[in-house]
Amino acid sequence: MSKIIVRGGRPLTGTVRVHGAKNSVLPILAAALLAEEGSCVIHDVPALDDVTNILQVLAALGVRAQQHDTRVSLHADRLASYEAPYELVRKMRASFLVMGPLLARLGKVKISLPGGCAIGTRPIDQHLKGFEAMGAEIGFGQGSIEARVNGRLHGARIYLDVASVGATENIMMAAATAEGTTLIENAAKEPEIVDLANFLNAMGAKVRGAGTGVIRIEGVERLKGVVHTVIPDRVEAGTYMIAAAVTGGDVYVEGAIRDHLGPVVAKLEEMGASVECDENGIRVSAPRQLRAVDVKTLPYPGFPTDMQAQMMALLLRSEGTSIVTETVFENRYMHVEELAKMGADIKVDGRTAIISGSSKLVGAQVCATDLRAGAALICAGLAADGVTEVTGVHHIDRGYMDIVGKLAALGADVYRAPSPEEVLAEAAEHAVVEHVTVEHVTVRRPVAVIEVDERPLADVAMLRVHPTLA
Ligand SMILES: CC(=O)N[C@H]1[C@@H](OP(=O)(O)OP(=O)(O)OC[C@H]2O[C@@H](n3ccc(=O)[nH]c3=O)[C@H](O)[C@@H]2O)O[C@H](CO)[C@@H](O)[C@@H]1O
Ligand SMILES: C=C(OP(=O)(O)O)C(=O)O
Repeated sequence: MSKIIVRGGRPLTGTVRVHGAKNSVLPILAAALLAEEGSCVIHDVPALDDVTNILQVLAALGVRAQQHDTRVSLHADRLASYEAPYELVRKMRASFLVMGPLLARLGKVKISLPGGCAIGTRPIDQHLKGFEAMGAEIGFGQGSIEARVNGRLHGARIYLDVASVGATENIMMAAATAEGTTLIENAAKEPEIVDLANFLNAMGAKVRGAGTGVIRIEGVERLKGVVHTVIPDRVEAGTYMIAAAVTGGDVYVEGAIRDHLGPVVAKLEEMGASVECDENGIRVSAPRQLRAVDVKTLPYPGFPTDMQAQMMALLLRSEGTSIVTETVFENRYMHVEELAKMGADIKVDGRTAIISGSSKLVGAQVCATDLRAGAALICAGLAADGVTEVTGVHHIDRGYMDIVGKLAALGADVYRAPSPEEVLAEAAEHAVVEHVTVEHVTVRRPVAVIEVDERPLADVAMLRVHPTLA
């Protein structure tokens, strides 16, 4: 397992650029399944494990994709399968977003129940309710769902019991080529919904009202491929804004959009940070001591649940007591126990957490239990005395592209200690063999000692590497 090692105490300064939004790019890549002709070219696609995962799901369905840096081209004119493989879908919640497009395109879909961050039960009843209202028949069996429709899906009026982001997106995609008009009431209003609607409209769909509580989709016959640039990631931007504030630093977050970050900006200002916004980004600078504030997570445009953990790390550095209320997910306080290992004084009672500010944070060995918990632990580590070692880095890799490189460029004392497996893979790829004996192969870049058990170097992936590597 690799680790992120942070030595706290350095104020961050400089400029950091945010990547395309994870939560936009995932539904947009799924929507590319709807393009019956032409190719979709998506720009600013971040190199994230979640992106790799959804591209693998699409490949299994027959989509041909090519990736060059942050540009991805997808050809979905011929689909090969209606089954989204279990081992891929279980890794990530957003892979469930292929259900709507597959139903619309092929009239049938088989998909397993989705996995993802352990932050609550995360049912999918609202997605299914929408598809049923549009004429799909849904069956369950052994952890998977099979849905079919005779002919085309038809338009329907669908009221969501909760303003679910994923259900709004899945239904919007299914409705894009349905017969007739679909109304989604109590729709989610997140900027990522608007980005998806813009993408679908460019493909030829007729989606109106995205970003409001009522979305109207007039179904069209066919959609075609288009070129689209994904919006910047507001959660990544917010994370660097918090990282700046928690270290008493001064950071310009290039690409951050003020309108997408209203509650984060408001709370930072209430705490006493200085926030300057222009059309290209947001600059945050903060004094060492900030004021305590209360925070309640809500669907957009409320305070984002995806920023709650990072905000909590910042509140630990404020003067006074803060109350955080998590209303979106019922189990999103897993980071509290880890922060406590660093000296945090936080009491959780149901959905409420009481945070004593001015906690003296000290470095510790902690584990990222989910994506944003990982970001919060890094933020806390930047402010702590001594060294913090964060494990569970695979969660962080789902949503932050090169977080270590970006923080280091801002002056943080941070690095990633690779796992023995990663060192081995790197060694196998780049190694120049210096010396081989029966017991040891010594290689350069990086220097590694590999146990050989008399096997040839070509079998290197089978061998064990000692973790104490230079
Ligand atoms: C890939 C992506 O975009 N992920 C985001 C998306 O997740 P996701 O789309 O999964 O989140 P939802 O908006 O669907 O979930 C919000 C709430 O609705 C509940 N619910 C959801 C669907 C359903 O059918 N029934 C139901 O009860 C959930 O349990 C949760 O309590 O929005 C969340 C809320 O802003 C963010 O934290 C995630 O980062
Ligand atoms: C919870 C998150 O993602 P997902 O819905 O993909 O699990 C997140 O981005 O914080």
